Amino acid sequence: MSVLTQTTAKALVLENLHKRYESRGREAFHAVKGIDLHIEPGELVALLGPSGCGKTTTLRMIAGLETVTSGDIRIGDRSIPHLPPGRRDIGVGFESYALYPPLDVEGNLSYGLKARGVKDADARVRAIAERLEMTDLLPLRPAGLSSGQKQRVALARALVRNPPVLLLDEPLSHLDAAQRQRVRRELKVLQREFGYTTIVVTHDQLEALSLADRLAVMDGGVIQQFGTADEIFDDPANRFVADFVGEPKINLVEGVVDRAGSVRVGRDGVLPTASRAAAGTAVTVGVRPQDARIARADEASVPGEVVVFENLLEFGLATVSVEGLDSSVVVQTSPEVDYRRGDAVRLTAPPARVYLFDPEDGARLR
Ligand SMILES: Nc1ncnc2c1ncn2[C@@H]1O[C@H](COP(=O)(O)OP(=O)(O)OP(=O)(O)O)[C@@H](O)[C@H]1O
Repeated sequence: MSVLTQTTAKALVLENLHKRYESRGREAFHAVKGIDLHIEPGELVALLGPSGCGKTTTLRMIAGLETVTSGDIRIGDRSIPHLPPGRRDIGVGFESYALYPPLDVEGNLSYGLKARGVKDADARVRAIAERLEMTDLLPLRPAGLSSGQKQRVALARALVRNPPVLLLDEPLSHLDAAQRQRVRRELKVLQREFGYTTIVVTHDQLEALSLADRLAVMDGGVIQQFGTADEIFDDPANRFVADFVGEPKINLVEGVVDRAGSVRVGRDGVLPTASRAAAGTAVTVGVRPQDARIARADEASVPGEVVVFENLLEFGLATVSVEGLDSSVVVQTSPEVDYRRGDAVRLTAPPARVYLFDPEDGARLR
């Protein structure tokens, strides 16, 4: 029987959480502006967003490494902002969390457990090291480790405590591609097996999609959308989310609502849309390359000319210039078709996949 045991899964709840960094002589900086997040017991949530949006600040407040300006954080039914980091029952895998240089990796991993009187500390360290394929690192000193190795040690240290809540900040960023895939899978297996309620901060969308049950997309200190990958991809809450999530990037072009259910794009184009925005409204039109397709002759469509065609084996990407638009648009095509520069095409998309946004504030016009 393994020494690793299932944790008692607990919900992690953030309620109207704010962080203002105060520094003398300067205006306070409002980095986190009222976050509400309800993470189910055993759920893995990826926190996604551009640099500076407040991801790390949020994680540090949960971990107790940063004070909370206002709002509440609860693990199960226990409010934690007043507790010191060591009493929060949280496993933290942050890069900045230093290892003790005089101890070898094994010592670093077992130190905290032994300090708390955990009896089978050594066996637990070995078991985690095996699962993360890092037993060869156990006798080494931190000074001799590569950044990728340090990262695996940080992950092991977070996991070895068997915490009900796990916080990981870019846990795989220094690993090479092959290791990254392996550790990512093992992390997901361990997380499922042991039921840690987990937040992972990542810049890598593929990593977020592969690991997470739900994604929280953040910008400007605010959660812009919280949902499954499909919900966020298929039904983006606003222009920021539509633009931030998805590869290749969504096409965003200017347009004017023609009549209900139809929007004019470029000089001669028309697209169907499920939006009920009123006729005459100036809008930003969003269509994902995956949703755009070549139109039949009788369909509402946007005429254009192929500028570049990239054959990527599983699909093609046609970059198409459209009369009257400042930027070209990208269409993902099926593998069997081939286009050349100068080919005339007509583009369309399903009405539910032609999103309209307010050109000023980016709000979705449904
Ligand atoms: N101690 C601090 N004092 C003042 N401002 C800070 C402090 N720490 C962070 N900030 C600011 O708060 C904002 C959010 O920072 P945070 O590190 O949380 O962002 P992030 O989303 O994690 O970014 P990254 O992905 O680059 O780490 C940034 O504008 C940052 O400059």
